[in-house]
Amino acid sequence: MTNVLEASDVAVHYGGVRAVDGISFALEEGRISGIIGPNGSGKSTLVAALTRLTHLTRGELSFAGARYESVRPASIASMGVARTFQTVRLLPDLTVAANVQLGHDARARRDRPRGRGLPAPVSQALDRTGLAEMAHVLPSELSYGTQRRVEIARAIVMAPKLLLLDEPTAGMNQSERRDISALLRQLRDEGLTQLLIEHDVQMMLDTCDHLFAMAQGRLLTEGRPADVVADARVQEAYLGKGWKAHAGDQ
Ligand SMILES: Nc1ncnc2c1ncn2[C@@H]1O[C@H](COP(=O)(O)OP(=O)(O)OP(=O)(O)O)[C@@H](O)[C@H]1O
Repeated sequence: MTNVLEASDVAVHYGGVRAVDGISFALEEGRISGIIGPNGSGKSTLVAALTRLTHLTRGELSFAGARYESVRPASIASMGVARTFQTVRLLPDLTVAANVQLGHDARARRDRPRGRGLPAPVSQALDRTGLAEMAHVLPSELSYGTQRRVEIARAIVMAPKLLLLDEPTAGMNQSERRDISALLRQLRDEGLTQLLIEHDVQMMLDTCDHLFAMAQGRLLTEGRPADVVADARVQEAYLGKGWKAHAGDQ
């Protein structure tokens, strides 16, 4: 098995706050890894560290075998890491296809001549995410769940080695969540390695191949999703109520 990303003793301290406090883990190629943990456990800070948006207090990061903890955030995409954000970030005046093309153009060489019609990778990304028939509508005409789908299309058009999804189903109903879960598993089956951050533990059980559980900036345990959520330390971290009390939390 090959590891796409490895983190070793990563810490991010904000003054006296140990948001992430010495985490080591690896993301295996071709699977969906997930991070769960109660509010404030350090998930977002860890993602910011992995994408170089926050300074590491200590630790090492490597991607595809090369160290990258000194790389600028702007270089992350060209390394092969694409991401979606906690809130939808689509350009409202551009069609679905044009929004997805932004991801393509970010990766393509600027001096490449533009042909007519959509570049093949854009059409493929729209097909893979079930958006082909909505290519020419504006985001405002789409449901929230479908807008999220457009963001995923914009990320995968970059042909990333790793797709990082930060709460992709926040604000969605159960049926939209099931759709996104199915899409992520389909992309995994096509070979796309993913790291998923979500509050909805049931969604994580349904979607992930491997889970990491965090609490208070540390990794509590990792392993098969069902084993991780059954772990007494994980149950305890969710204030003793068990994760079901938090299912669907935003
Ligand atoms: N810029 C910052 N300055 C100071 N403290 C911060 C900063 N960012 C995060 N923290 C603190 O670090 C800890 C971890 O926060 P983080 O947002 O990473 O947790 P989280 O698991 O993503 O939480 P949530 O599930 O609510 O999004 C919290 O105590 C938070 O208040």
